[in-house]
Amino acid sequence: MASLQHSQEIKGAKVLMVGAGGIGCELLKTLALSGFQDIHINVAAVIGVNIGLMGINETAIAVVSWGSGSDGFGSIGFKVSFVCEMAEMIRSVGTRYVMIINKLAFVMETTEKQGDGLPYLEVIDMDTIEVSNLNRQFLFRQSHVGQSKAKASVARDAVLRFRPHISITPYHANVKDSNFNVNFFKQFKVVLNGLDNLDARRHVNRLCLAAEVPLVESGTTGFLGQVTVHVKGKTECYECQPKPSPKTYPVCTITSTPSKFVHCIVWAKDLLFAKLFGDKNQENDLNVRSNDSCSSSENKNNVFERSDDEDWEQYGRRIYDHVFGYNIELALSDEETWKNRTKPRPIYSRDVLPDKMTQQNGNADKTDDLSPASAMASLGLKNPQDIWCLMENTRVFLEALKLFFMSRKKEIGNLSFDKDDQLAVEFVTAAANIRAASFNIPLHSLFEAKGIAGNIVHAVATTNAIVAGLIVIEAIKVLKKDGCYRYGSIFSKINENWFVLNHMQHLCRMTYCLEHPSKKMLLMPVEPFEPNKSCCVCSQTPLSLEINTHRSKLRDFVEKIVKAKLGMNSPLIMCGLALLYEVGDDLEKDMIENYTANLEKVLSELASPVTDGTMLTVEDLQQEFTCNIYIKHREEFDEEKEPDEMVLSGWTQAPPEKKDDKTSIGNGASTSKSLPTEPMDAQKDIDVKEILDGTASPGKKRKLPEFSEGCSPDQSNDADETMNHKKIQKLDDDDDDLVMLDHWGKDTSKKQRSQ
Ligand SMILES: Nc1ncnc2c1ncn2[C@@H]1O[C@H](COP(=O)(O)OP(=O)(O)OP(=O)(O)O)[C@@H](O)[C@H]1O
Ligand SMILES: [Zn+2]
Repeated sequence: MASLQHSQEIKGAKVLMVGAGGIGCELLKTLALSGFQDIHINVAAVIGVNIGLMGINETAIAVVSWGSGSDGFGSIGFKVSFVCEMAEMIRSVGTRYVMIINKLAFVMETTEKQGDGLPYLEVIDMDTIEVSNLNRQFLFRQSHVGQSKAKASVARDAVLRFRPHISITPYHANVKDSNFNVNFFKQFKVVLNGLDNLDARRHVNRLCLAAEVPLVESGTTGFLGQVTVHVKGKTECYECQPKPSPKTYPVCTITSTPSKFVHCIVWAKDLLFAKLFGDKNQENDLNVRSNDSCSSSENKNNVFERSDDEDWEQYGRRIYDHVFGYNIELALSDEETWKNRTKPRPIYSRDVLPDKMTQQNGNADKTDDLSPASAMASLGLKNPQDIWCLMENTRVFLEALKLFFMSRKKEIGNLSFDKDDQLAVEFVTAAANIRAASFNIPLHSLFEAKGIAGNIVHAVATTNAIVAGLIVIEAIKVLKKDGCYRYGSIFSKINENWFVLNHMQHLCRMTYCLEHPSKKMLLMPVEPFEPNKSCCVCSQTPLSLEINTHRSKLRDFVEKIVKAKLGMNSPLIMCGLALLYEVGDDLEKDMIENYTANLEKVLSELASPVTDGTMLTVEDLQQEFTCNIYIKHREEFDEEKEPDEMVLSGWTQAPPEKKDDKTSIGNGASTSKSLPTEPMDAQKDIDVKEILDGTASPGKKRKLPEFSEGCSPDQSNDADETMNHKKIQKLDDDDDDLVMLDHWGKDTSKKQRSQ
């Protein structure tokens, strides 16, 4: 076993962890147990720790949970393995865990002295513990669920029970709060991210750059995960490469020609659910169809309004018949559309569920007021994994609609789909299935539909554990940057299929996992990329913005560019020396009035006009991030492709790809280095050489479906492809590709509200 002594560089290192969720909990546990020892803090140890702590056996691998987990924003994803491979691994090396756990236990005993070189950990997390966290965030228990205690402090208390002398300072806060400024970040030797959204990741990246503190970034999505290291001036920053665009679908695919279940889900939640239960005044593409209505029996403006003489049952059936029957008939009348497509069939409620069966449809009136309304409960449907038949979907649809209006009346008009809202999920599942039946698309269970609707990739505890182990390995290397690289390589063979490969003689690396254990490797270190010279965040390269300066207001610029695209929190905008806009707590009243008035002015009509050729300076004081934007006036924009009427360029453009370099990877595309066809420096290491004998290329990059624009069929992408296990396996069967992840748009509003 390697030395039990802390090296000089690591002794008492002050470490900041951001996020105490899936990865964060594993990380805290690993850091606390290892005390940053340069021993076998590797995958085996981490998994062993997991299993040991939990007292769970090989079924640990079955810990696949609800919850979106982390989103893979850490840049690029890679496949770790499948359940069976992992289960096999755990079975075959079970006893070694005990050994490793024993080693760790031994380490714990010998180093268990206050302040004896253990790292000082500070943990920031803004969330409280939810039931859905329990199956993979092992520091939390049922009793912790609720709003009273925050994740960071519960995690701390749990760790202190088995590591009493370690110093952990928890913060129940948003890392974007102003007190976590550059000075705060400067106290740390390394920052470790266990976050789940792009916004927070970008923010931390900027603060780390400004404070010149190395950042170890990570992400997992199901069986995929990655760890990357970002050191100012030496490696690329988290934002050096563009991130994939959010998944969208052409409007006409959703409203008229769905071909996949995900299209039906999007229709059900973003159109029908929004129309019935959301803001009535909002533009909604369901109107495209509904307003075409010329049926004499239907008042075309009021299709979705209930008339006074209708009961909820009648109302529900009328909506049903309108959207699944009448609208489909209307669509069928456009013969051109169906020339090369399978025609949908109109579905009317009476054909599926005769009127006389209505009375049997649920017992909403008898529902216990204290329990949250559930159509499944009132219909006696128990298993969320069952695929309901058309009649059951119809019953759920009508029952859920009735329950919304009867027991959640106050919320009607303000609702938007929430994956944690059982009744909403029931309604959307049923509606999507009825539409799917109409379009000859296979139906799905509520469990699957919830996954697709909520953009959920089932989190795998073991992937988090592996990634946490890799974070610690990288953090050790970062901390030892001035020391001698005396480790050589650490190589652990876990079993025939599983290997952990690590080269400690390099400062830091990105680590990838390969999908198949072919060539005896699953985890693979890769030399980090150099900073992207055109990155506006770490290289301060100016950007250019095409915008109609006679039409766009300063507000549009602030919302769509400064906040959404540049991720600034507290922006300050200058045109030459004139201050156009500023955010801050200490502003005087007349300044606030002036800025508010400016927001409503079109750019060219500001006191300091912003016109073609103007250079704007945008600054975020908290992030210490400044960016110059060169304005180019443009008259017209493509409505479909450029709906914002603004085109920002310069930074998000990936550098030109080398012609002969098809394997480049990174946060979307490589800046300077490509994924090597062999692990770095394999030949330098004897252990590695032995194992790598015959190692082949780790595989080429799999390009994910592009951002979907326009209206031609089959342009939509496969959001659902990664959402369920069946589909994951389908991908896996293909080859040894690396797979890039793109999980955008994780809704953080829930978290912000819970503060
Ligand atoms: N701006 C932020 N400041 C502090 N903590 C944040 C911020 N954004 C996200 N986090 C934290 O990062 C953690 C991410 O953990 P994880 O990916 O496991 O998600 P989760 O919210 O715990 O579970 P799930 O979303 O899967 O239900 C969460 O605990 C979340 O509170
Ligand atoms: Zn950068």
